[in-house]
Amino acid sequence: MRSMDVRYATNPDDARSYGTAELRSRYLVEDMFVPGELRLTYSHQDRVVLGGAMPAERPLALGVDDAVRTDYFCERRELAVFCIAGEATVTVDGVVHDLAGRDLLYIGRGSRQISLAARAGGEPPRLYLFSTPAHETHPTVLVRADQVTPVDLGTAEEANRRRLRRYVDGTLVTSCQLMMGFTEILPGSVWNTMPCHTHVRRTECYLYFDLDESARIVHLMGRPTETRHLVVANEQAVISPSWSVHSGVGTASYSFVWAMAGENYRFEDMDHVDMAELR
Ligand SMILES: O=C(O)C(=O)C[C@H](O)C(=O)CO
Ligand SMILES: [Zn+2]
Repeated sequence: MRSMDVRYATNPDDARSYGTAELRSRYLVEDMFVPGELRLTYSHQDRVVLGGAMPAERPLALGVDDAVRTDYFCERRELAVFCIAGEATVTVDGVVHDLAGRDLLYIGRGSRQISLAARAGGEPPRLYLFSTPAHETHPTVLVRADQVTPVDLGTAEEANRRRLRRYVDGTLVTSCQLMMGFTEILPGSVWNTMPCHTHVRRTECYLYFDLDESARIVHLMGRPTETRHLVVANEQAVISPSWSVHSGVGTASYSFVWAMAGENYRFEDMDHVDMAELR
């Protein structure tokens, strides 16, 4: 693993003066998926780590980094690996887990050796990694895509019909603070998470995927009364600090992995924003 890209925490009073390049350098994570590489970003927002791995000929080992400075990556952390595409083998302390598209492996604190590999003879899979500090150990669990019960949200009239799947929220998997799942925008709709919300108790990251290469997401962030936007391409992620809305509109269909960490462990804990409040 090359060393992590470190992003310091920011505050909303400063963020209002950021221009496009600074906004992107602080909150947008690009170039995550490169064949044969594991690329991680360390954010000081709730100390989340996010990144992409595309193991090719050789397995990729999750090593340590000065940003964490522990004897091994999961010494004081939990980790989730979500398979966006392809087929992968994730080995955790000698136990082999086979992941196909949309499967997620939760890896508990204290797991020492973690390696990510392509399935024999297969194309490099695209694996999204999200990790948060952990105060206790929960068992490592593989969640298959078909084990998760989807929930449909939105209406065609509001162009926000979407299907949300909660993989790690204390139901199928219990974790310390990590919560994760993915949402699929249904045909004809374009908006995610609109009406929008904040949750000052948690940081949230979105990884957009399954978006056509020529299409874009206009992702809204910032305080509800002072929004800014990021133009996001396929397989790029956005770090949303606790004070920021996180909502997007696509020029074509897409899905996104959402992942959170912070003060409480309640998915429903959101401060909903009235449309009339948005600026
Ligand atoms: O489409 C949605 O709405 C979401 O996926 C919302 C995210 O899960 C979220 O922001 C949870 O706090
Ligand atoms: Zn949210």
